[in-house]
Amino acid sequence: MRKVTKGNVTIKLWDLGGQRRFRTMWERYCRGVSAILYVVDAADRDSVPIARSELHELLTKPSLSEIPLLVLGNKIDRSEALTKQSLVDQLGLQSIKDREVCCYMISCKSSINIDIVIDWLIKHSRTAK
Ligand SMILES: Nc1nc2c(ncn2[C@@H]2O[C@H](COP(=O)(O)OP(=O)(O)OP(=O)(O)O)[C@@H](O)[C@H]2O)c(=O)[nH]1
Repeated sequence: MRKVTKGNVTIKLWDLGGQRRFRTMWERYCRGVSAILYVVDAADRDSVPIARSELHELLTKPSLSEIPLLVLGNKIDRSEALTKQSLVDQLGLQSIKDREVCCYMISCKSSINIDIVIDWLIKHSRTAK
């Protein structure tokens, strides 16, 4: 677990492994959270169909209903990265109707759009409710 503090808000983050053997744990860790962040490698186009099916499978869990979802398309510093529209389309985000869904394109490496991610998290933190 990691903590990020901005102003008087402290956010607790659990970084879950993306590899296949960790995916069965996702639901357990997501129960009761204020928001789910789903980070996709936007430059690895071949992995997007799997990311799509795993995301939609996760969202079928009744325990996770209505938890807001923030999808992050990472690695936009790379020329092969998908556009936001392509990522939204290929992940089928428009079909998610049972919760708030947002998507940002980011680069952890180049620190692009990290500030708006933090702002989104603060807005969706428990204390903000
Ligand atoms: N070009 C680029 N590389 C990145 C960026 N963010 C992470 N990486 C690289 O991507 C690789 C994987 O990063 P990790 O943080 O281990 O990925 P992860 O998604 O946490 O891995 P798992 O949780 O095990 O699936 C590392 O080599 C990072 O340096 C980015 O924004 N741009």
